Amino acid sequence: MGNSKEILKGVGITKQFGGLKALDGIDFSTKEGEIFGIVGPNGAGKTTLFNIISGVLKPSRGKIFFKGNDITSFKPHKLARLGIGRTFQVVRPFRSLTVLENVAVACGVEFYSNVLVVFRKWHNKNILKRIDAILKKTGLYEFRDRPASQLPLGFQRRLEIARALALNPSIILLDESFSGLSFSEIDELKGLVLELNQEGLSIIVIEHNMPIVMELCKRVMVINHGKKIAEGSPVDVVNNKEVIEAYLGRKYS
Ligand SMILES: Nc1ncnc2c1ncn2[C@@H]1O[C@H](COP(=O)(O)OP(=O)(O)OP(=O)(O)O)[C@@H](O)[C@H]1O
Repeated sequence: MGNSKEILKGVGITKQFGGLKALDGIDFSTKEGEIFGIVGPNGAGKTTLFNIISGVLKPSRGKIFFKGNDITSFKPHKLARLGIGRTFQVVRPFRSLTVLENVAVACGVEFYSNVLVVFRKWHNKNILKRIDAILKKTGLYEFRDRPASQLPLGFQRRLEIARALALNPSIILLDESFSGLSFSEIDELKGLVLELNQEGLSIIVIEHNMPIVMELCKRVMVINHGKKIAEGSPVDVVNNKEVIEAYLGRKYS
């Protein structure tokens, strides 16, 4: 983790939705092997930034670089294959498929051209081996034959991460993975995130819960109304006057 090579960089990222500037000239850089935090109040533009990084949205201006290459406006499936995985704020597994089938679909995208082919061929040994490893890693192995819809929220969040891990990413984007979880679910998920990071995975987290950010991240960027207002260690940003005013409120002042 002493490695300071840049893995993902955004330059001047701007996103206009009609008259609303959801992002306004955001610069950021994530180092290989770090857990980088993005915080900010509701509507600050955090998810919009994830959507731009993962190709769901095109920026109105600005560029995204992954491992030094310009990937701006690449399609989501291409970015997933390149090594950028993500989760969504609202969990969205295939609800009637089992846990194992959900991960199989995500794994299969690398091997086969489309989802229909995946369904016919996912019994391929290589895929099954990889799925087993991912399910064990994420603590989902014993639930592998359950429909995804029957999992408690904490495990649905794990399933989102399992799906993001399917294509062997070098970075994953976690969009509020901890929200709505119980204390014990939070602790377990933190353990998983730290373990994945210790194995070399770079991670960007969007997170509202500052104690979690402080435990996971060494560096944090704060955005408000689409603009970066602070960047630094979690301790530095929670003591930053502009951040206190914009986001954290009296609790941290
Ligand atoms: N597709 C869209 N069309 C129009 N406006 C949008 C769209 N997506 C997001 N916005 C607006 O852009 C702004 C930023 O939204 P975004 O979801 O990125 O914020 P956020 O920081 O992730 O908020 P939260 O913490 O509530 O999830 C908000 O004002 C939102 O209403």
